[in-house]
Amino acid sequence: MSLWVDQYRPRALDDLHYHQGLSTCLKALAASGDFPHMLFYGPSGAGKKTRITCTLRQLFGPGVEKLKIDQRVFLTPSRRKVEVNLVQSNFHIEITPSEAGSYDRVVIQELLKEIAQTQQVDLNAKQRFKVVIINEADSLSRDAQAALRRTMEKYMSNMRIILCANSTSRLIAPIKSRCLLMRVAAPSREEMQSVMQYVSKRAGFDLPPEAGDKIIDDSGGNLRKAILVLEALKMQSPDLSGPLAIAKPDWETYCHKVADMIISEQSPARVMEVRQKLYELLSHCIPPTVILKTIAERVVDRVDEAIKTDIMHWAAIYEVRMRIGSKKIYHLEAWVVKVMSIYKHFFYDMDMSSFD
Ligand SMILES: Nc1ncnc2c1ncn2[C@@H]1O[C@H](COP(=O)(O)OP(=O)(O)OP(=O)(O)O)[C@@H](O)[C@H]1O
Repeated sequence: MSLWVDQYRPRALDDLHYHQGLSTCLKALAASGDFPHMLFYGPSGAGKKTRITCTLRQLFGPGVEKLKIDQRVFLTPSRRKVEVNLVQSNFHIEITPSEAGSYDRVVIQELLKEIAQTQQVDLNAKQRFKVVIINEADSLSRDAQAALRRTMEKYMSNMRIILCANSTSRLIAPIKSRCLLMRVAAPSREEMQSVMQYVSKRAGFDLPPEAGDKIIDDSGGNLRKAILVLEALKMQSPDLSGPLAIAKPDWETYCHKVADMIISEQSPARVMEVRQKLYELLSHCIPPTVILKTIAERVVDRVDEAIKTDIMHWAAIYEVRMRIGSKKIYHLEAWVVKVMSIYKHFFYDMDMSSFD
C-alpha cells in the first residue's frame, strides 16, 4: 500500500495536470536529440520531482521506473568514510550530495567521473547518455559546485545533469549558465483543487469543494502536503463534512512553543531553556534553517510592527552564518539572544518615552 501522493502521482508528461507549457517544452527537448543539462527550481511540493521523473520516462521509456537503491562509501582525502544513498535505473542515477555534509565535493567528483567514463551498456537504450539527478543542489558547497562545473564541461558526451533546487540564488553563475532553467512555480488554488478532486475520484469518493478549500488554505502552495493531509483527514472522518481539524506537525507546534517562550521572558535562564528545546528539535533532524524560519515567523506574528523588520533582518543574517559555519546551535542561539534584546529594548524605550 502506498500513499496517495505516490500512488496517484502522474507518470507521463501528458498526464500532468498543470503547467502545460512546461510539459510541452520538456517533450520537445526529449525528442530533439539534443537534451541539455537542466536545473529545475521552485518551492517545495510544487512538482519538480514529478516533472523530472516524467521527463526521464519520455527519454528512456518505462525502464527508468525499475529502480534499485544502493549505499556507496566514499573515501575522503583524510581517509574518512562517508556513506551516500544512490537510487538508480539502467539509465539514470539519483544522488543527494548534502547527505555527505561538508564532504559533498568528494561525492560529486568521484561519482560523476565514474559515470562519465562508463559507456551506456544497454544497446537498446534510446539515448546515448546517462542522466544524473542531483537533489538539493542549492545546498552544495562552493567546492562541490566548482567540481560539478568542471565535470559539466568535460563529460557532456555521455552524461547529462539534472539539478533540483528550491532556488537558484546559492548556485554559482557558471553552473546556471550551463543549464536550461526550468521554473516550477507553486500551483494556483484552482490547480490544487482540481488535482485533489482527481485524486479523490481515483480513490473512490467525492471531495466537497469546501473541504478542499480548507486543505489548500493550510498547505501554503505545497501540493504534496495537501494530498497527504487529504488522505489523513479522509481516514479520520470518512465523509469529510463539518469542521475539519488539520493537525500541525509536532515539530511546528514545538517551534511555536519556543517562539512563545522568547516573547514571554527575556533572561539568561530562559536562554538556557530555549537551548534545550533547540537541541531537541535538532536531534529530531529538523533542518536548522527550517527551525529558524518557523520560530522567526511566529515571533514576528506576535510582536509590535516597529520591531518586525529588525527581527527578520537578523534571522536572515544568522541564516547565512549558519550555512557557512558548522555548529548550527551557536547561530540559532545567538539569534534568540538578539531577538530577546531587541524585544526588551523596545519596551524599555517605550517606558522611557512615557517620562518625556
Ligand atoms: N502536474 C501534477 N498533477 C497532479 N499531481 C501532481 C502534479 N505535480 C505534482 N503532483 C503531486 O504533487 C506531489 C508533490 O510533487 P513533487 O514531489 O514533484 O514536488 P517537488 O517540487 O519535487 O517537492 P520537493 O522540493 O519538496 O521535493 C506529488 O507527489 C504528486 O502527487
